[in-house]
Amino acid sequence: MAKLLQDSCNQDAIFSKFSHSSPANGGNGTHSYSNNSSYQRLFANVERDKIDQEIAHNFEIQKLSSSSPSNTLVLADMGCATGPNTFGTMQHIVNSMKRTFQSVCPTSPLPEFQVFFNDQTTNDFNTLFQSMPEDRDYFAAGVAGSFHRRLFPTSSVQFMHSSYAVHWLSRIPEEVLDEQSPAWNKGKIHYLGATETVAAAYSAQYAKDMGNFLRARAEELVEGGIMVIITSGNPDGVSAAGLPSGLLYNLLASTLMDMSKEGLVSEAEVDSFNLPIYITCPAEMRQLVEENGHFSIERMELTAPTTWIEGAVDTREWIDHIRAAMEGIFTNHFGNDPNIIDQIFERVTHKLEPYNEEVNSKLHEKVQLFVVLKRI
Ligand SMILES: C[S@@+](CC[C@H](N)C(=O)[O-])C[C@H]1O[C@@H](n2cnc3c(N)ncnc32)[C@H](O)[C@@H]1O
Repeated sequence: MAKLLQDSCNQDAIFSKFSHSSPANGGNGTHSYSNNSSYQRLFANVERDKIDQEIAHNFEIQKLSSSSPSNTLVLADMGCATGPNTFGTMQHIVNSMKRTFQSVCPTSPLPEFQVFFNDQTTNDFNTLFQSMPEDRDYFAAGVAGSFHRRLFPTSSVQFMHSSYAVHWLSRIPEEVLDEQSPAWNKGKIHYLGATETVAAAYSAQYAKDMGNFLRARAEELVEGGIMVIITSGNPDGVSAAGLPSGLLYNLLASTLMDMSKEGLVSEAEVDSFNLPIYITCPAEMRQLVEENGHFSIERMELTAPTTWIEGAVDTREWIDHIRAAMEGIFTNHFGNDPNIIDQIFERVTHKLEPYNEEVNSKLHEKVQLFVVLKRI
């Protein structure tokens, strides 16, 4: 036990030194995640029927609930932010489990449900708890800490969910920030559109992070437990540079360079700024899961998350969503002078406007990876 606690403290020290620790914007204000996250909600909702199918046909609900002494099923949402998306998703999963349970064992009492909401310690958990639906039919608790490490006791969770969270890297790869390294990413803020060396450094960091994530979840999930991951994805062997996110990151880089020429931010600050975001592909995810060895891959597919969009995406609304999810990365690096931060997002909105048609022509690309893993 002492060793476990010591390891956990060492991990805390390591994570606090390097973690990007920039949660989605808290509160309920203009730039809050709670008011600017309908895209992520609608993206994830595209997968709801598939989640229902997995619960109905793949989740051994009777066995899993009866093996718990209190007839309780434990669920967790990893990287939940402040809501409301997490509430809709977790209630949907609970409802789906109840339906399945009633059809499998109609005469048995329903299990109780406990839902853990996880995010980084700096997440606005006050807003999360204050906005929690009163009519929920599960017990709720928050779990603060990085999902790249252990967060739950051994074999204590039956169902894990994570949407639009595991694409966040725990840190920017060291070599990308090192002026002496061939992977130094001067003039860019991401691997998309950068050199292959930079892309390789990001990919290696993602492998470390997903390795840690899968190792921790493998210990926490019971045998037969299911984990659903929804994340940004890209077809095997195709670069995401030509997709709207690639365009956005390039225009953000050119915005920052404009601002450094005008003396609003320093060139050194721009050179050392990179986005800790990684877009995986099915082959890479498969390899990482196989290396872990504790999960069977029940489903892994790319889907088009924007089938619900009728007409065109509005550039300002898109950037408002990006800002609500990413602003912390910018304030951590450039400081929280609202003038500078407002200018970054205002300028990039203007830079993107001429590309509106191009962005909209790519809306129905398959850029969402849906993964269902089962603990074996
Ligand atoms: C874009 S939000 C997605 C929130 C929600 N899942 C949804 O679909 O609307 C990404 C969330 O992942 C969280 N996150 C990123 N890295 C994390 C980590 N290492 N541990 C826990 N949460 C993390 C962020 O703090 C942020 O709140």
